[in-house]
Amino acid sequence: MTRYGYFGPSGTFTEMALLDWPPARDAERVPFASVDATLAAVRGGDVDAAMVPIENSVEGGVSATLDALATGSPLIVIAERLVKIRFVLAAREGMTLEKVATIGTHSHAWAQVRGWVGANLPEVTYVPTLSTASAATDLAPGGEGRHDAAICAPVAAAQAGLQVLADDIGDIKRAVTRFVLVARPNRIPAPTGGDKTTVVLYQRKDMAGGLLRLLEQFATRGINMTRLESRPTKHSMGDYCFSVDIEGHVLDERVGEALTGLKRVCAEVVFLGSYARADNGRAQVAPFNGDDDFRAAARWLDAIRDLVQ
Ligand SMILES: O=C(O)C(=O)Cc1ccccc1
Repeated sequence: MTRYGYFGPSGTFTEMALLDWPPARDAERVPFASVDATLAAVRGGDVDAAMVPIENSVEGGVSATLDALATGSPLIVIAERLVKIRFVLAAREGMTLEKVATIGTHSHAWAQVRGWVGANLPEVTYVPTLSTASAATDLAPGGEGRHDAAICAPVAAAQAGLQVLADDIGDIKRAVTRFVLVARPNRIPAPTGGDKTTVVLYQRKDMAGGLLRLLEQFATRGINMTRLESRPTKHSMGDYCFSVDIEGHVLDERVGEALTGLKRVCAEVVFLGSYARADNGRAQVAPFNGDDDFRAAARWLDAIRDLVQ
């Protein structure tokens, strides 16, 4: 039976993303305390696949995930999930809003409630925790109670037996986080027509227009990009790699051509998977860039080359 890992403990938004992946509902689900530990468990074979957060509509990329995927033994994304994020402020029985002096939560959650906290609890001190759910379990019976209140998902507050002091406190009400299911690279999901492909690109050397040289590989093949992030390579100051999501599947002709183009012009291309997009959208394909266009052009060239003695 497939074992699924996730960034836990139970009650994290990541667990919600995993439960939204039907094959995981009746399978064994194993929580890990950090993104690094979750991905290490996939790499080491302790679990077959695992869910981790990658991108938030308010706070942007999750660096821990982007960096851990870009380096180390190869992993690929096999699915993605979008989860609507709703935060509550929860505390033990007896605590009131006026008495809250310290709040524990995950750094990404804190970044999304700063406005509410500034307006309602301006004197409060932030206590970083490994996840939103661990901030809640810290307040459960037997927990160490290192902060007065936790910011977490409603389900995490309920599981820890906490009372909700304030509901729906996110600064942006329609916040969504994108999660990815990653596995060792033994098979890539078949194309669905609504797919995304993720790659990390390392330039050959930093030069004027270097990024443009990478991006034109997509532009000239009519490929739409859905995410572009630069991350430090950590080798030296100012040395960056680019984490990119594009529309399309590695089997699509235009994507294959772009990837071979990138392979030629980049120092390194890390392929991080082709997978069905969670929003059921179809890929935008610019005119003259469909599979048939590429194949017809290739047949034309082959016919000419066949004449060569
Ligand atoms: O801590 C959690 O619950 C997570 O899954 C990470 C996270 C934190 C804040 C918003 C979305 C995901």
